[in-house]
Amino acid sequence: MADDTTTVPPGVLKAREALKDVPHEPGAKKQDPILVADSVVRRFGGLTAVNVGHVEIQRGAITALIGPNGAGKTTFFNLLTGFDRPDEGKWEFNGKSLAGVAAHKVARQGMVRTFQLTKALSRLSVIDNMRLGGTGQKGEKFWASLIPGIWSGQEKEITERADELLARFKLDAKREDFAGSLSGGQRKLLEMARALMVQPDMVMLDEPMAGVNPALTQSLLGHVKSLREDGMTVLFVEHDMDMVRDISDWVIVMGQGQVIAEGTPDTVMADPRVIDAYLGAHHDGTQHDPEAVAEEVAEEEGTTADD
Ligand SMILES: Nc1ncnc2c1ncn2[C@@H]1O[C@H](COP(=O)(O)OP(=O)(O)OP(=O)(O)O)[C@@H](O)[C@H]1O
Repeated sequence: MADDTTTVPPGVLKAREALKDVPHEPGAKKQDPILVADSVVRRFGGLTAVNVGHVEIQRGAITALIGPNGAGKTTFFNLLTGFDRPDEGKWEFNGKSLAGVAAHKVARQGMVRTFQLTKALSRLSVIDNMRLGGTGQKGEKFWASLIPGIWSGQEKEITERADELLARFKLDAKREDFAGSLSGGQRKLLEMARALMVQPDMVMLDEPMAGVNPALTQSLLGHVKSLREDGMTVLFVEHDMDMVRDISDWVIVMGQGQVIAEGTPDTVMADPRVIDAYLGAHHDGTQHDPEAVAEEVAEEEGTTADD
């Protein structure tokens, strides 16, 4: 473990310092939150997919949002970034209300998310995907803007930034290739590079490790860590617990639409409420006595709590 402070990068030390006194409990207040959300509810018919009472994201840190399938992570991401609208709730980013603000305007405010390469984007070259990111993330519809003539004086600046980022993410050799021809890992790199086109304060990554070949894993992790070193805040949804442990300063756990636990990776992953949510031992939404749950989990695993 890299606990030798001489080798720990400044961004990591800063994030650790900011989070060291934060209580490990759902909705915990942060020293300097970049994002604060309150009472955010999203229902689909009779199903309440998201019901987040209060959550704060520490500026300059890497925060993982984890939880079992269907916990509401992606829906919460979609709400925060303007890709979906809540039934209730408000949130502030950099002190400004963003509830109900459209996705491209959210990106212009400095909060940007990666979104997976769709069919339409796959048929564009790597460099055009990058340029598209620079126009402020209007999603797929906006690819119409690639029609020649639309690019104005901004084009040169956007292209220069795109080329810089492609070089940084080692995708420059793929500049003219169709994005659809990239490997899973290269696509993830492109998604991240494209998100950086708007020079965001906060980057939201949706399952950055999904479909990534182990050969590219370290490179991808390195890029995520470098965002923190560049002063950005990262919030990511991920099922890969090795990645969560490796790069997160803080972990927020969702279960059945709610934030059920928060803390450093080690404490959160040992939290019986989290184990309970992942094992699906209880789905009635009631509070459980952590010791009783731990005992039950141990029994299910064929061990005893005393082992
Ligand atoms: N557009 C939709 N219409 C109806 N139900 C939806 C819709 N989007 C999500 N849901 C439901 O909302 C709940 C939360 O889904 P969501 O995708 O946000 O979970 P998740 O935590 O991201 O899961 P996963 O880890 O599997 O991606 C699920 O029960 C899902 O079926």
